[in-house]
Amino acid sequence: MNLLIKNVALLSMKEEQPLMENTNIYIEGDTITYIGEINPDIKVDRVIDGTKKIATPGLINAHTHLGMSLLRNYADDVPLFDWLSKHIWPVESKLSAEDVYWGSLLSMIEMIYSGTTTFCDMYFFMDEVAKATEEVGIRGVLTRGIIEESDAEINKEKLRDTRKLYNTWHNKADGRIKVMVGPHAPYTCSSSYLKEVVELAKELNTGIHIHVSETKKEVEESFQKHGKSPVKHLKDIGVFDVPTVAAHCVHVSDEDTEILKEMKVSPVYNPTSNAKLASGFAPVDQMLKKGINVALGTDGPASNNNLNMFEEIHFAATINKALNYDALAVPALEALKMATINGAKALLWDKEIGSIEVGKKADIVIIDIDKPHFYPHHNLISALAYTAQASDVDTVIINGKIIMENREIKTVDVEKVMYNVEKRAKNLIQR
Ligand SMILES: N[C@@H](CCSC[C@H]1O[C@@H](n2cnc3c(=O)[nH]cnc32)[C@H](O)[C@@H]1O)C(=O)O
Ligand SMILES: [Zn+2]
Repeated sequence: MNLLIKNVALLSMKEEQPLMENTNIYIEGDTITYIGEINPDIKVDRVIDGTKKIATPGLINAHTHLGMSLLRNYADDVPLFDWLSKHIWPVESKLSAEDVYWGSLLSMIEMIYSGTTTFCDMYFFMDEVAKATEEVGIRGVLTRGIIEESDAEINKEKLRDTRKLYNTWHNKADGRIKVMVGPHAPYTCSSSYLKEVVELAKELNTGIHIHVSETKKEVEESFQKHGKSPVKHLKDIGVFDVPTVAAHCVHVSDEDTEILKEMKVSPVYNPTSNAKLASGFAPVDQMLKKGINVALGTDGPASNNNLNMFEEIHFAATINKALNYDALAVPALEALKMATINGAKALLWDKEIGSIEVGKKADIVIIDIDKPHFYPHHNLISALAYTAQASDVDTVIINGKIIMENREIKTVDVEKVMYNVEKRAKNLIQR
């Protein structure tokens, strides 16, 4: 299908000239082929009128746990370790593969409605997440979350599970699926097990997705156990020798951020989850100023409790100003870069996605700005960081395919998914 998005404002997120007024975007198959004046020589099957709309790169949620939508609003107002150990992990042990399939579908629907076209997921029963990704038409990095257990055979099984996931799904679904290795955290995986994980990531020539330095308690316990911070510990055992997506990085020292920079680690900032679980505030402004590639995420829908990346952008661009008493901290464009091109770099996908440029994949979100809260149309970059709501997302194109148009999702029965998840979640809590 060849598409033309006509007469649209374009926030390309290209380094030079990130914003263009009233331009035209041509898409041939899954690729953006031309941006500029109307070109009658290019064959077009469908025209999308972009008048009074902005086209932006699809948002990239670089850290989440999609299957947890079944546990949304189930356990709140508790700190992380109680939340995990007393509430979440006991119920998760009862989740079935079908539960994860339907829960992931619901999360993908929510992401599309709010302009997210790529996610990085860490969960289990990941074949189900892969199937849902393929069906919905979204793009994702899938990592089988791995928490080490006392049984060595089970631990080997989890690594085999990851290798099988990679061999079955990496680059599948028209190239919309990638697989990375997902050790849960340095406090749930021993050093020797993490070394096995690193070997597996090197064997598969892929990245690692891991929670790092989320809470003060985690860091204190790392010093007690290893005599060093989680960041230093992970560096010393070789985890950062592999491209690493490091979720959180909240309690990181100056020495830690030097390591993150030196090892080209991509921290993922999850501001709402960090606030809600009372984890704290990551030193994002400091990391950005050091040139560290900071991406943005929601964490799971049970510790946020939504997957709305516009909220995370808004939070990222405002809270760090207050934290540092610096109105210049994390300006609008930086926050938008975190949610687009930085996320693409973190997921090793920036040659194909993260900005709207000729030759890149057509992952494009069209936002309706003909609404009171967008007037007057002064600075559209500010508008996207400080004004836009998820409900302003009108049309979502992923890999050149229209997945949602006029807020109607075309690839999945939304009502059926919502009511199936409701039934499953109620059953899960009772069993
Ligand atoms: N327990 C499974 C896989 C774990 S997947 C990822 C895990 O991360 C957990 N999780 C969700 N949010 C957070 C967070 O903010 N910090 C740490 N873990 C989290 C989530 O509940 C889930 O148990 C196994 O090893 O087979
Ligand atoms: Zn997480």
